[in-house]
Amino acid sequence: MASGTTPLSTETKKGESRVLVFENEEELSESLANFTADLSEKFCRERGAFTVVISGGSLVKSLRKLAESPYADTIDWGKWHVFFVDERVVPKDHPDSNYKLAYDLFLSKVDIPAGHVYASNESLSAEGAADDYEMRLKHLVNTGVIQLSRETGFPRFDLMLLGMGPDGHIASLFPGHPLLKEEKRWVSFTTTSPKPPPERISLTLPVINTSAFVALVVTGAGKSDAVYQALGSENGSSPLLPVQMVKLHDGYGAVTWFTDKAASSKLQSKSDL
Ligand SMILES: O=C1O[C@H](COP(=O)(O)O)[C@@H](O)[C@H](O)[C@H]1O
Repeated sequence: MASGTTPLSTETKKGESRVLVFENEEELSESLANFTADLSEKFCRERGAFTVVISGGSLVKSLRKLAESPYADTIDWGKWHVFFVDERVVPKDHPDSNYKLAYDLFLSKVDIPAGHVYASNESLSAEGAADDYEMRLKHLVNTGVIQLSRETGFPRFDLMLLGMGPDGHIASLFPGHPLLKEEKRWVSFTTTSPKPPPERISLTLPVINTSAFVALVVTGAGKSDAVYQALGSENGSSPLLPVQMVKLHDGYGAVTWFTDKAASSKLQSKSDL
């Protein structure tokens, strides 16, 4: 990783996840920019493209440093391809749209070609939008933009930048929801999301778990219970949260958690990290 803000602690949890704890969201955001810029450099050099999947929600604000110096001027934005891990079935200019949030806070500030930003088709139903997004991903696999994992048969995105809800959900995969059990589709849909709006499309767990790299970006005290359940020492007995189901099949590296002090406040003892 290039030089950047130093986390308060860096621990590898059970050999699987790297957990970085930062003093505050500002320092986290700087380190996330470094991490992303380094992976961008690696993938652009190695394969001439960088496929990045982003979530909506609080994650998007934490991308802001990428649109500032030195990253804004040094990243090879022309080679970026940006996808959405989930989308709400609303028009692209609706306040609930993940695309709108990403466009307003990040995409409009950097030089990614418009044709490399893959938003869902707002004119379709939830089911139609999921089918359409999956078909477009398959086309991009056929043209070599997205890699395919021979091991899993699912697309292998270079980096997923994901948030987590206070209930431990990731993308539009909520605790106890049937979408979590999807094993075949690349993109699935729901009309019963417990968090409004109810109609959404989402990349599925097997796709998330086929990624080369995943960053879980979790900030604020409201997430501290879920962080504790996911990473704390007493997390054995309850049903797994969706975020705990993120386990990379054949990633080059571990899942990296970017947390601030508030989100990790319940991981008090050294053994919890
Ligand atoms: O509904 C959603 O929520 C999650 C978490 O959002 P946050 O604001 O609590 O970080 C988000 O990652 C997802 O993309 C979004 O559709």
